[in-house]
Amino acid sequence: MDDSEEIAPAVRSILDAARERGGGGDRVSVSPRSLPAAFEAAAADGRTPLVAEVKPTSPTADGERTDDPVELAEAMVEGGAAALSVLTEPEHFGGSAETLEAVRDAVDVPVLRKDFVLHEGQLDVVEADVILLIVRFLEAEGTDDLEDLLAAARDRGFQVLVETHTAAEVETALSAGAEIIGVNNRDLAELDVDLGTFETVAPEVPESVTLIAESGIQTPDDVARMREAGADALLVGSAIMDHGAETDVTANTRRLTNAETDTTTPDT
Ligand SMILES: O=C(O)c1ccccc1NCC(=O)[C@H](O)[C@H](O)COP(=O)(O)O
Repeated sequence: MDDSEEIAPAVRSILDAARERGGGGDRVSVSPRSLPAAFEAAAADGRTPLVAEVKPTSPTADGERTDDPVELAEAMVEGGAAALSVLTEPEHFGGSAETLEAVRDAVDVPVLRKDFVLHEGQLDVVEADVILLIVRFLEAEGTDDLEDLLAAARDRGFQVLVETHTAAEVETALSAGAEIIGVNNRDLAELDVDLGTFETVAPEVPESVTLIAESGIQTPDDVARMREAGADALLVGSAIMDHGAETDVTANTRRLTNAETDTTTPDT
């Protein structure tokens, strides 16, 4: 994504805010909880490996959930989530580093810091088990190079989820040495969601890489579709947070983690 590319105003605003956010203070050093091991443990237990996202709101959400994020996180783990994702972006997603810290203290599963990291200093904000780097955003002018950021994150102990949306971005991620790749079904230029994106892009990812299908997964049928297309795990926010209706987060999570074993749940 170079600066001349057409992108949704909300995403332009997210990028501008990320550019202005400074780094943290002291260099972070983390002993991470293994994400691939958490996925394997979930699968061995008969649960679909799922990263459930604590996402109070977003540019595409129907409203905002104001319940205690730690209680939401605990409810997701009770529903069988193998790992959690916590938004730390404050302006468009209602997140914070303090929320992530409190969630990570309260649970024993790996926690992904979901934010828009553009340069090395922004790694030094809070300890997390996994950090997100978005290939598309790191192609913008004035950002650090993906390969350099990946190395800087690993030096601090983070596992790194490298997010892609196209086959070309997967190629970039692999060349940079990514071992965990996400394919985002949400197009960050238009903000529309198409599960066909994962089906198209997944074959480009080698077996040795941990592959995560991200965004737009709503129903047990969607879970089955992404798993059939090769997802080792799924990242789900909106369908679990259910911003408009504020339904039971444990039940919303369980409906997806049980998708491949539960033949009684209607697909609604
Ligand atoms: O979710 C948004 O509205 C959004 C808007 C602009 C940039 C990024 C956005 N989301 C980031 C994500 O990657 C999702 O939160 C995550 O994949 C979960 O997606 P979903 O299950 O569709 O909430």
